[in-house]
Amino acid sequence: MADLWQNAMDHAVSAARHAGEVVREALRDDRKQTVMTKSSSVDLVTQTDQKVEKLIIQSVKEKFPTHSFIGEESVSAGEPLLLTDAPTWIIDPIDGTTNFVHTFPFIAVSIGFSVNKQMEFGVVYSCLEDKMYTARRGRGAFCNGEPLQVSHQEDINQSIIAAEFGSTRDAETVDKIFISLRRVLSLPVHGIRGAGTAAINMCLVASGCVEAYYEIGIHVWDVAAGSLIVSEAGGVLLDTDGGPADLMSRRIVAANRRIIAERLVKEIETFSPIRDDAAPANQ
Ligand SMILES: O=P([O-])([O-])O[C@@H]1[C@H](O)[C@H](O)[C@@H](O)[C@H](O)[C@H]1O
Ligand SMILES: [Mg+2]
Ligand SMILES: [Mg+2]
Repeated sequence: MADLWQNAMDHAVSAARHAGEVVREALRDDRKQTVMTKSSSVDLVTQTDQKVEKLIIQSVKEKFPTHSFIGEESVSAGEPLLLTDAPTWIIDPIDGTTNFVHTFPFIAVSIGFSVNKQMEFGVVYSCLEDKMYTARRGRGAFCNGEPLQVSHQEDINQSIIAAEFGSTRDAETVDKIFISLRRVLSLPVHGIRGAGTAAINMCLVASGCVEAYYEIGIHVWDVAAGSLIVSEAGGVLLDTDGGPADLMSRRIVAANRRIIAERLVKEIETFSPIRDDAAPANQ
């Protein structure tokens, strides 16, 4: 059964590539995107997010009718966010919707696939860079077919860290985000960066361009595919509280080395958003 999930992975790659074409086409279109909001006035969604997710799910259903789905926009429309042991496609149709709305050029389609709650493969397509990141459990991580390897750096003072601000704007959360950023920056590190998409940030860790990425407030669809790409490139995943990574906890540290991940955790002012597996529908 060595190639049990290879057909599904091949399908994910072609679905992500097709989704990327739809995204690029939408960006070329002169008509303005209608921008709607979800959990806050800065949590954006467009018709393209919804269209791409429908396209991916429809195409998967035709080939794999018994499989389950967790899709960002389906959950937003009231579908349950339930990760079971069933083969499950975890889809973020556009990771970096704010970038998409503003034509900031980092936009990803992210498709993870889990069985028995374990990631079997992850596909992240960075549409505007035309970079197809893939990983299959136990078989390494790749970008456009070239093997990926995390950075060998073990000194956080010689590192670049990726971080994001997320889409929560209450004063308490913003303060915590800034406390962490100030501590990390003053370690000091060489720099702090953020692509505006969790999936691409994780691929940057896998590629060795940044030593680590952390964020609190992401959802399972933001990090499912990227988490496997990082670990298959030799990286390490933790929760921001220092415990084992948990894709439902909405907290992630992805790093090249455990020593970097653990050092970073010491500087992060962690907090606990409502877990993905405890959230009501329509979040
Ligand atoms: O909404 P979306 O564009 O799919 O995903 C968002 C991006 O990954 C962003 O970088 C991260 O900061 C947010 O937490 C995510 O929600
Ligand atoms: Mg996302
Ligand atoms: Mg999205």
